[in-house]
Amino acid sequence: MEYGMDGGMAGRPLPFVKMSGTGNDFIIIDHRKPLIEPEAQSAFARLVCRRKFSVGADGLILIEDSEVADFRWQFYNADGSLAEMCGNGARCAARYAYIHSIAPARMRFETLAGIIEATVSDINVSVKMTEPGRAILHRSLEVEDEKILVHSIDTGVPHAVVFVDDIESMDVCWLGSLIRHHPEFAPAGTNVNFVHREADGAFKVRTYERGVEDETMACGTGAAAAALVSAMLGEAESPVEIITSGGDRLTIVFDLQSGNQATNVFLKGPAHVIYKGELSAEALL
Ligand SMILES: N[C@@H](CCC[C@H](N)C(=O)O)C(=O)O
Repeated sequence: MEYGMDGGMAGRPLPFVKMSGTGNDFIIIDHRKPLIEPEAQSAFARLVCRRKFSVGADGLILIEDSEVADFRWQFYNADGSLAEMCGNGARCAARYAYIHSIAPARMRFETLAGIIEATVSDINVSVKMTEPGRAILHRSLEVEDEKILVHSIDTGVPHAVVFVDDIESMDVCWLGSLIRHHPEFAPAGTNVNFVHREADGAFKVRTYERGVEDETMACGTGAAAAALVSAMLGEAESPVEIITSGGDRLTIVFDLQSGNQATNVFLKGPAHVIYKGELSAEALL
């Protein structure tokens, strides 16, 4: 694959950092000096996110210069689709930008969903999410001849929330994919979060992610969707602790106004640097 913008980069190793936000993993590239042609970025994301054949990740993040904030990003899902927002990716990008002196500890960056504010404190990152859309609660969907109660809300990207009893043994990929492709959510589709309240008051969330087309180990916007819907249904109050598929914890802090409008939504949790590397030229063939 030719990725060079200036002809001179093509065929040379391409530096990247692999990061993990509670098991949601990303390849992050400093793209302030553009390296990958815009029309090649989707295919590049598919190539490098492919597990076992390349670095492997849930998404690719390109960090670019911004005229209105500390930086902007391009966020690609593993299938090469562009996503408006990613909560765990935002926490990783913020820590990356801080470590690489691209932004101060309190920063703002541009996403397709709007400006995200983030604060980095050691390995912990808090991001202020964009204002969520209006939730649609109690929608009864027919899935494989059964009625399923589905709630939905946009927390930067679209999310469906389904409360389940047996979260550990359910088939997240089978049911998640059916809801993700349900005509009710066409044409954009939706991420799907299965939620169960644990004995300690925290909520276990397993997410089928659009654009990864699989269960991921965590989803930040999904955790926010689960927390907000739980609060709107009277099942939770801010702050809400979310236990991810990978077993880590995320905290969601928010205000809930009358009429179920959520504001000041913060997603908090760790963002780890896993390793730094260089994509070899042959990795891109
Ligand atoms: N993992 C993310 C969400 C990424 C975008 C999503 N796959 C979509 O296309 O809607 C998160 O942590 O929020």
